[in-house]
Amino acid sequence: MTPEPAIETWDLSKRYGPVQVVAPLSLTVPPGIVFGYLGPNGAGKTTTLRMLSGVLTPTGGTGRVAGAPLTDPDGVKARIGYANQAASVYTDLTVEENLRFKAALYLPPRAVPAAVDRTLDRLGLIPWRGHLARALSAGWRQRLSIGTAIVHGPQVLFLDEPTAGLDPVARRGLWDAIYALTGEGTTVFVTTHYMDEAERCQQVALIASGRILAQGPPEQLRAGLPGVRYALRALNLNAALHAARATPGVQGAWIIGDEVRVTAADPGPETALAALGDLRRVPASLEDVFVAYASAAKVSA
Ligand SMILES: Nc1ncnc2c1ncn2[C@@H]1O[C@H](COP(=O)(O)OP(=O)(O)OP(=O)(O)O)[C@@H](O)[C@H]1O
Repeated sequence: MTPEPAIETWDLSKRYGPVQVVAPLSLTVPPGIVFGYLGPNGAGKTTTLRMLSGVLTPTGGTGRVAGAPLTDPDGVKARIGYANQAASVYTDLTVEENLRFKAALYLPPRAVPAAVDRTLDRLGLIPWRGHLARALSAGWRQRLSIGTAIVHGPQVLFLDEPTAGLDPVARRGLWDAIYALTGEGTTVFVTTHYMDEAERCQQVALIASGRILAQGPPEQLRAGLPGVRYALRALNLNAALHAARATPGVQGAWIIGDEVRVTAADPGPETALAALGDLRRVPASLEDVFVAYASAAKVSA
């Protein structure tokens, strides 16, 4: 039997006056995965998240989150957790006090101590339990913020740009914590505009201008992208870039690091490109997928 989706929407949309911020959106998120919602600034990610969390009323369509219909926002709120990029914790309270305070809002008093202990353990916060939130590094403060979002035991956790502003080590640590949560059955819906982070998700939706461009597991989206891609190394990178762009059959070329990346509809230009330097074929990245879909949809990414 297929498990019930953690999140399902049917033509969910949001409009502010004449501006359609989220176009009719139909989405199915299976339970227990990390689902990445990827798009540039202003694409409508936060707006979608707020509708799915029961804090913003949709203009059209409907949906269910963790079994509760969006027409019952209080039911949705009781079953979900929400943490945004501005780590929402009380800096003058300790780690444990922050969790206890949040747990007490949702749980009967006798259930609070066990919920707090469990959350400290799940997020690796035990060594910090007596520290003031203010004394934590940005990465640990963000973990505490996630802790306050899951202390009442929600089935679905929404994270809005959780790693914004974190250094690479803290980002990696936070992703470990996210995987640990899905390993225990929580569904995590995460927004990001970092392509490398989207690669970490089991499924992604690529969005721009309030529309879904593509949806599926990252490797499936990468494998399904038509055309071929090359990396070209040359002594004079700038000259190679211009020569690649002038080669018939080349769709696009740009510099990444010490290579020129080239896309073409087919291997037709391969011989001409190989004459420009050291050429090898490379797999499509999620960024390639995004750019291809965004150009096809003629939206600005
Ligand atoms: N209350 C509002 N009234 C009018 N327009 C709004 C309102 N809230 C958001 N918008 C507009 O809706 C669009 C989408 O905003 P949203 O915050 O959902 O995007 P986002 O993808 O989360 O962007 P970011 O990555 O910058 O947070 C933006 O153009 C924004 O200006």
